[in-house]
Amino acid sequence: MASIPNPSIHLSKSPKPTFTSLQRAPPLTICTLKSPNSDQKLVIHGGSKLSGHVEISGSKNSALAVLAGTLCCSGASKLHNVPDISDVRTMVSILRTLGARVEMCGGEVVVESDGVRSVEPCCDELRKMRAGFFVLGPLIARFGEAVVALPGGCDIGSRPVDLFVNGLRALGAVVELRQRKVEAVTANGKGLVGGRFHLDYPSVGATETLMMAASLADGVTVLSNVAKEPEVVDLARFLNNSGASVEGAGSGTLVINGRKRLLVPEFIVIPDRIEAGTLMVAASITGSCFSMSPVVPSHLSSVIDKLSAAGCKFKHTSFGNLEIAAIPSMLGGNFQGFDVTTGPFPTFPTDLQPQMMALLTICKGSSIVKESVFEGRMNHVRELQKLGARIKVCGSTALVYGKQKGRSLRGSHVVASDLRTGASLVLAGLAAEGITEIDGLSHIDRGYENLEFKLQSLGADIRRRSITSS
Ligand SMILES: CC(=O)N[C@H]1[C@@H](OP(=O)(O)OP(=O)(O)OC[C@H]2O[C@@H](n3ccc(=O)[nH]c3=O)[C@H](O)[C@@H]2O)O[C@H](CO)[C@@H](O)[C@@H]1O
Ligand SMILES: C=C(OP(=O)(O)O)C(=O)O
Repeated sequence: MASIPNPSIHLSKSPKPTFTSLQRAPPLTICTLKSPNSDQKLVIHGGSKLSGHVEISGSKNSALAVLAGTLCCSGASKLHNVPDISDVRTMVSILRTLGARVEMCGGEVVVESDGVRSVEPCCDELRKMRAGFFVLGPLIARFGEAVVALPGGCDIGSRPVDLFVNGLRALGAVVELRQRKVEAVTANGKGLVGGRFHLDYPSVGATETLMMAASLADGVTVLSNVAKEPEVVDLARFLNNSGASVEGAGSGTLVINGRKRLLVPEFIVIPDRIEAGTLMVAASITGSCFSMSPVVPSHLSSVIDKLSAAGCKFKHTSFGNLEIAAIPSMLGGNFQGFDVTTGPFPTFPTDLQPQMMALLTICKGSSIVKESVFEGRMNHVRELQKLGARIKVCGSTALVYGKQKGRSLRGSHVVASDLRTGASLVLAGLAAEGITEIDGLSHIDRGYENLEFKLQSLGADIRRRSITSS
């Protein structure tokens, strides 16, 4: 890799801008280096009631896509409300190995990608998560070539990349898969050209990758059947702030007018709806009442609808501040079970399915959970069963038998094999009788910023311990 020019990048000491749609400043986090988590476990003494207030971090999936998007921009992009999670650190490492200069501290990240000289990100980093693959779009658009290894990410299904490949071909790239790497070049070394592409499925990652690529293509691109997730809308907002022309974000069709270059934006990442949803389930499963902010309720309407129907009460106490009261005694016992089918936004998010299943194990009556996004997202079932849950799985559908008279979840030793399985087990542990020990924290740390501290601050008895110390 060629040497990197050295424009100094400084994190400004000026006050952070407000998150426009919420009119409040994002939380300030302290710059910390976490200790390795492979030899750690979470120990939860279940049964505590939760109360108080909790801050929601910036969205993992939005921050990761926007970090990839900084490769489209000249100059220094300044991002706020970026969560301090291991996936973000992996993405920062990917950008650095490409030649970008990145500084991160306290939720602020500054990326300056003018010095990027490599078009092949580090395979080891790519294997740690899914979003690293999204750099394929900016790299091919900006440099006319890219070599990107197939990504990792949660082991929840086959997760092919055909839509990325075919979409880039529709923009004029020649794309081949060789030795588990996607190799893309543009014809005659020229850039991408605008084109039309219909996604067979509204894939979030493919939509984001193609949106970034098309923003630097020559001419107009029309992408149909695209993902409508809030994180896709956030990436479009980032690109438009940088001078791109992306129209239609949040609808099923994107019209993108390519630009020669995009310039240094300053940007605030949206709050993490999956973290907020996880904490809503924490309130429900412990029969508690607490508030959280910032939350964008429209990002969570399918979740709020389900929990409301089960008996939870939601109140907006101030702008961006949401209170959840989940006190089953008001309903004469436990919450009523309900069915869940996951799907693309605005349908119920797959990233909250395992957490919701934990709640359903203590609800009244049986519930059916259909996982329609990822064919293999049932890893949590076996671990929930170890805690005493009664669940039967057939393919991607689970029948969850609710709480039986006199039987509740009971603490045990369980393992998080993916991110949301980990969250589901934490929630089940909060409700279980006795002690739950959870291994596999590296998965939880990929996507939750300080989850145990946030739960502790609400009154949960949850501690991170070294495995060797027990
Ligand atoms: C980093 C990131 O943002 N991750 C999120 C993103 O993952 P990700 O972008 O991987 O999810 P997709 O929306 O692409 O996947 C949805 C479905 O589309 C399929 N598919 C996808 C691409 C492709 O080329 N071909 C294909 O068949 C997948 O196998 C899956 O069955 O959206 C998911 C769905 O909301 C979330 O669970 C993840 O948290
Ligand atoms: C599936 C997830 O992440 P990834 O796409 O990075 O595997 C998730 O956040 O639940």
